[in-house]
Amino acid sequence: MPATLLPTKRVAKPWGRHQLWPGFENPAPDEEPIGEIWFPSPAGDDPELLIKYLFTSEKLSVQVHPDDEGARDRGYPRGKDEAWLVLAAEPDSTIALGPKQPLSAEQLRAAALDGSIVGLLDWRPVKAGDFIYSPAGTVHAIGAGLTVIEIQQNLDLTYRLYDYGRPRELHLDDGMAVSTLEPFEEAQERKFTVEHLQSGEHDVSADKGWLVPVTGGGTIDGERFAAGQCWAVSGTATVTLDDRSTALFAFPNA
Ligand SMILES: O=P(O)(O)OC[C@H]1O[C@@H](O)[C@@H](O)[C@@H](O)[C@@H]1O
Repeated sequence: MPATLLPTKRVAKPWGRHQLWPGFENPAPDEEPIGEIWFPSPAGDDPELLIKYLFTSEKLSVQVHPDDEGARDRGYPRGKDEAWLVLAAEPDSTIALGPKQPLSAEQLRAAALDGSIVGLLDWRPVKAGDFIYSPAGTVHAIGAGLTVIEIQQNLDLTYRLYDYGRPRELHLDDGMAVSTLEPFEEAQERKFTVEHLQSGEHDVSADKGWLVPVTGGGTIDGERFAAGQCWAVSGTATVTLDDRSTALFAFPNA
């Protein structure tokens, strides 16, 4: 089957922006800020992965996602590991991954309730080009001033532990039940692979894969693509990237 250009879905978020990124139309000044642009698959299709852009002007919630087992126990098809490619970052931008020190469940609960959880997390400086894989269970928070491409298992379920007083629902009990209380460690096993493609010709192959042009453009099986798009690929395709162009190719691991 040929590669298919996916549509976009724009999601307003309190931490979003009015100045997005080349290739994406900015919301009008009187419209809500856009925080996420999704590349959903056609209705009725429930593929393993979902690709999004995130545009932040404030910190996102301190949050956690369940793993496959935890999600299935709650009636969802899969858990949510996620990964971020940082496209742009302010000089002081950070992403928090896990606590700096091991926490007890009671410490996590108390810290989420009074907000001191923010100071207990391991906030890491990030810059353009960084790639971070955050497995389910990681208590995490994306910071302000970031533009990232997110590759995630296709589950729309976030348990918010703390939200800086914003008037959004929190999910402390559910979040506590799936949180890793130890400091972050690189995942031993990843739910998906993300290949980083440079200019030139590449054969990509996956039962179901996602081509995400990052900079510049090129062709997939002869069809023109450009940064800011996302293409679904079934089977094998030939990707030719123009000079100084880059792309990601993401697919679920068996
Ligand atoms: O709950 P908020 O703060 O809106 O954040 C929700 C967002 O968090 C990010 O870390 C990602 O997991 C996104 O896929 C998710 O939509």
